[in-house]
Amino acid sequence: MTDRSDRKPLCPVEHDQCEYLSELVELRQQVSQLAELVHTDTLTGLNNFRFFIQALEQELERTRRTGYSTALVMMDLDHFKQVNDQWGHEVGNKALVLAAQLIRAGVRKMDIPCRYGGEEFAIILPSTDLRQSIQVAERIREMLENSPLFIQDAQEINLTASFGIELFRFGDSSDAKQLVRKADQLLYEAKASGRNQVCFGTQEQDASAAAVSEEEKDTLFSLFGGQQADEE
Ligand SMILES: Nc1nc2c(ncn2[C@@H]2O[C@H](COP(=O)(O)OP(=O)(O)OP(=O)(O)O)[C@@H](O)[C@H]2O)c(=O)[nH]1
Repeated sequence: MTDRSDRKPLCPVEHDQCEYLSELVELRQQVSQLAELVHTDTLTGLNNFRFFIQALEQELERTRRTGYSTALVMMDLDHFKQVNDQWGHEVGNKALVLAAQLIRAGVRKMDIPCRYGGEEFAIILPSTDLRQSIQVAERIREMLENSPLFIQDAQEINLTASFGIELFRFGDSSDAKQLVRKADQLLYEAKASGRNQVCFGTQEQDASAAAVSEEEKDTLFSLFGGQQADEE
């Protein structure tokens, strides 16, 4: 038989301290589970509105710091009241879960899909330009259009959604609230134009914005034009 007398105990603290430590670890796990619950929408498993607001503020701050634009996609299921009215609230809930699954499947890991409330979703796309964000919204729109919800007796419900996209760029003076408002306005434009479509706001830096005014040219000439002449 081996002599175990010189072996170190498994836990390098007194027995009661060891118990205390494992309780502490358990408590920490519970706290982090609770924190996750606080930020999760119970029906869809997406991030909830509370998380959305915090995440959007953070991403706008990142844009201000790094210069990489943040895109905000607002998405709203079309004629959702009809789904509830015709098939009942439970089926309506299943439609929301399906929409959430498709959103999750259609975005990158770094993107932040959220349930904004009711049948409206918000997707934050960090470090994303307008072209890329339109691609993402179009992808989700098509996936939803082509993924009917199957219910009892082999019946299916076709779902569609409308989208509004607004971009937050480096140097923008607007804030999170204004960004949401703009994206929401575009979403309602998409609704008004027939639904099942994507409307977007800020164009890629257009020629007029990038152009240098005559006044600016004069200033630049007086600053650098003379210098160039001297150097030549
Ligand atoms: N099943 C279910 N329905 C919800 C939930 N939250 C909101 N709704 C329903 O979503 C419906 C939204 O209806 P409306 O705001 O009239 O919009 P809509 O019918 O989608 O019409 P448009 O947005 O104009 O295309 C209402 O019937 C709400 O009761 C939910 O958590 N579960």
